[in-house]
Amino acid sequence: METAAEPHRVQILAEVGIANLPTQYVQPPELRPDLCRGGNGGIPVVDLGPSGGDPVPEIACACRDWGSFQVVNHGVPPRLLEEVKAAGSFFFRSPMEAKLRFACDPRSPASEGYGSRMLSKEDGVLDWRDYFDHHTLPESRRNPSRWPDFPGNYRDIVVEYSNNMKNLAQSLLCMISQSLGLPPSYIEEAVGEVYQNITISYYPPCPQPELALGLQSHSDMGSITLLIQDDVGGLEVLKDGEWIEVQPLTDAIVVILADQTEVITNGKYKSAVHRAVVNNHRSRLSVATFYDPSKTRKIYPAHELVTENCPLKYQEVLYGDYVSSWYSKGPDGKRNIDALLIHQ
Ligand SMILES: O=C(O)CCC(=O)C(=O)O
Ligand SMILES: [Fe+2]
Repeated sequence: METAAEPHRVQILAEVGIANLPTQYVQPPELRPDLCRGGNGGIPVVDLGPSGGDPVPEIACACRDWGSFQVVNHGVPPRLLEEVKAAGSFFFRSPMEAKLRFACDPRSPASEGYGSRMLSKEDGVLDWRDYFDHHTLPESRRNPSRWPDFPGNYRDIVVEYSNNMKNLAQSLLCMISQSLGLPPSYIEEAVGEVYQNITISYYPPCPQPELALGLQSHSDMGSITLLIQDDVGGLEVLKDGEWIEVQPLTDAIVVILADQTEVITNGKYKSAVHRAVVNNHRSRLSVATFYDPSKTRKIYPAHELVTENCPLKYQEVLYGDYVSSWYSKGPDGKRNIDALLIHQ
């Protein structure tokens, strides 16, 4: 019998070749994915390179209408994107005893290491996912000896990737601030010292993918998330009540606005509700880099964006309180940010 202290690794269930999905992974009918839906449109793609024109107006539309977009020609070496995905695949394909040396503490939420369930509560449907969470910034939290050492360059790759993702997130936050008529450093300063985590998610083939989710519907808690995925596909973003697949695009990075950016922009920009679906024939890997405030930071809407036509929409929140409530309630397909809404 599974307990929170000793979760099953989804990968083991997949590898023993079970024919039926265990009941803890079966989603209620209204939350099950529609795997027959064809690709339709997809989130905007913004070219950040010199020949792409001014990206700021495109970023403004994407943030307002989707809360998510992909960037290409972003300056992060494609070699590094491949290396981080290859290091993650190498880890997950390694023997279980080797992986378990880096197991996270399943009793404490958001603990670093190899895990399989994100929430500490016992009830609730489980995600068809294993993951490895790295604490990467500020440097005082970064302890590479807690990360895998196989392949041999794993730790160096994660450090290089962390630094590149920090720079890209900051330049995106500058453009997002500018797109609202705010000073370029506005959102970065509102967030304060960056807390960065990098989560590599591994979604093994699932015996009944039509009944399960790799990761249930949620919006990210912090400020901005940068995600890369392999060519399997499975990330979906909710737009106007419809789930839209984020098509895997070679060398692109997916940008997902998170809840604190919605608060800071007084709701002008929305955090994107997203989820991951799974399939029955190929494992999938993604790498999400979260750019979050410190737990002691107070987050509130920019005064410049509160006007007579656009009254104050969200209460001030201490980021640590927001995180605690997220972990106690869970994503539940419902947006935790709604608890901060000021009812007019
Ligand atoms: O694997 C994915 O595509 C989604 C990952 C994600 O949303 C997360 O880790 O918060
Ligand atoms: Fe997410």
